[in-house]
Amino acid sequence: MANVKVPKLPTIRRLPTYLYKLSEMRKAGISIVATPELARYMNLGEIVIRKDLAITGVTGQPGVGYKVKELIDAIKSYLNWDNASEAVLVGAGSLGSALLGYEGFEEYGLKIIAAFDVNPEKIGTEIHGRSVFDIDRLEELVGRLQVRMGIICVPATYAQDVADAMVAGGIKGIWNFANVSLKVPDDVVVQREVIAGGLAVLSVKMNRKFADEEQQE
Ligand SMILES: NC(=O)c1ccc[n+]([C@@H]2O[C@H](COP(=O)([O-])OP(=O)(O)OC[C@H]3O[C@@H](n4cnc5c(N)ncnc54)[C@H](O)[C@@H]3O)[C@@H](O)[C@H]2O)c1
Repeated sequence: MANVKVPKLPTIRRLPTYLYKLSEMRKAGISIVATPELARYMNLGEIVIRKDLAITGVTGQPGVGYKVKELIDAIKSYLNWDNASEAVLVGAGSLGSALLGYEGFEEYGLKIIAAFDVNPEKIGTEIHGRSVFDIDRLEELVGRLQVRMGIICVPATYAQDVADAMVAGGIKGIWNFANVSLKVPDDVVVQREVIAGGLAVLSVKMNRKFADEEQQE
């Protein structure tokens, strides 16, 4: 797979958090948000907030702020989340079931339409309203339904086989939770997700904070 370079990754990673806050405000009937309020929520400086949001093409009105709906639309459009992408999930175990149960993904432009597994006890059942199909049907169903995104939640040993079947079915983007690097053709993009990455940052921040406090004592 060619390494796809994306500028402003930290900003992109923060956009869902802005989106969450803005969606809550919209639900509460709030139509304008001031930069200092976003800065407090994000725990960032106002300059960072303005720079982050400028990536979407929207600039706030000085002294007034941003129009909530306009900003939501601009963020969704920038992330290509304005039309939900359909996805399939493979590996309906602990993690896979939790992802299937998270209703918030649709707000983020992701609609998981089916799950696949090898376990006969799971095949033919429904998990959070999504049918679980036999993994042997992955390639055929993905091709027929023209799904372009796949989520891998199987043990690492099986992840490459699953990725190969996804690619054969026409999947172009893989959100890979199995902790293994996948080989895919150049026209397929893989995002490897490690939740413990956030935990690592937390641990380092805690170490630094408490080391600083000890030095000050
Ligand atoms: N990236 C992260 O932060 C993170 C966090 C948790 C788990 N994980 C990873 O996610 C994966 C799943 O973890 P889990 O705790 O849900 O495990 P689990 O054992 O609960 O679930 C795995 C599921 O995959 C199914 N499966 C196994 N082989 C398969 C195959 N060839 N095709 C289809 N389905 C198959 C099993 O039947 C089971 O339902 C593991 O690779 C784990 O390391 C990653």
